[in-house]
Amino acid sequence: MGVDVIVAENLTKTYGGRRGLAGLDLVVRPGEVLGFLGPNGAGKTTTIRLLLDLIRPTAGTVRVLGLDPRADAVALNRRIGYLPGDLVVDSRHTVETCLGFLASLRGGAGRDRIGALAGRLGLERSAPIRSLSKGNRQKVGIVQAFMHEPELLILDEPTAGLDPLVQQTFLAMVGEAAARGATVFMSSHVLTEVEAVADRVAIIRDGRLVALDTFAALRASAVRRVDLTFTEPVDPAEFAGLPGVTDLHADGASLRCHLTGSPDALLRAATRHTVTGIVATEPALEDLFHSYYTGPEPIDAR
Ligand SMILES: Nc1ncnc2c1ncn2[C@@H]1O[C@H](COP(=O)(O)OP(=O)(O)OP(=O)(O)O)[C@@H](O)[C@H]1O
Repeated sequence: MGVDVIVAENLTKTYGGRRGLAGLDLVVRPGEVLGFLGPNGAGKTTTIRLLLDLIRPTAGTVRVLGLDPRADAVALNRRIGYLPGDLVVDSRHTVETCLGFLASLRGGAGRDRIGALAGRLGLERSAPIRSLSKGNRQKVGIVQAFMHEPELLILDEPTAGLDPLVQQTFLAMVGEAAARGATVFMSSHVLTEVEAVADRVAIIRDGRLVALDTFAALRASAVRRVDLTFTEPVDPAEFAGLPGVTDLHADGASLRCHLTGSPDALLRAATRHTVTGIVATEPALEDLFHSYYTGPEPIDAR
């Protein structure tokens, strides 16, 4: 394992008196695809801008590829592919001229891949930028982020405005980048697309990290509903106080409860009887994330 690709410690940004980001601690490992989720105004774009030294932190530190984004901006520019939420380019030029210029800012790196990437995304290279739809402008941003095969891709809402077919192409490109060893940090509002490509997901809310884990672990830590049926009536007292078990209801030979974490203790208790049926209802992914978006405030009020 090489050096951690992004290390943010107590990263904080206030805009005047307004909170942008409130003490973010986050480590992104080499070669992982990290999905960065959160509701509007959570601080996703603020985080991304801090990683790139487009804005300066009020407090805390961040290192990217082992370097300081402020002191090492030029070196990092060649090693990072950045897709901003709002790509600003000279709209009088054609797609070709614009991408060629962006390549020249990186010493020409990636110029030879422009044609192939544009073709793959269905982007007309001779079109003037000003004539492009929102989705086609987004493709220009994607091409310039990927063309020099950077070690780190930082993508702010990359699929905004793309039609479903192009979204699939884009997700395949993320997969290929990860396969060649690149690290991908990508913000999104779309759970399913993040789930399709991300190794882990970070969820931020009100400028703070509220969860950071794999989808599987987040699901495992969620509350499931379990319905058990037996050949004969059971005494709910036998199940009360088992690890992770709450909201117990017994009705004759049926037992219903909520379960958090491992089902092991519950299953061991159940198999003291003859079990005739078990149904465990997983929370829908949307519900799971909704609980992170709207649940109680994080305890650590810095
Ligand atoms: N330049 C700015 N001046 C003042 N406040 C700002 C500025 N940029 C962001 N903010 C505030 O900081 C907070 C975080 O904004 P940010 O754009 O980082 O959120 P986000 O998670 O990217 O949201 P979205 O999903 O809507 O893009 C918001 O309350 C926003 O109003």
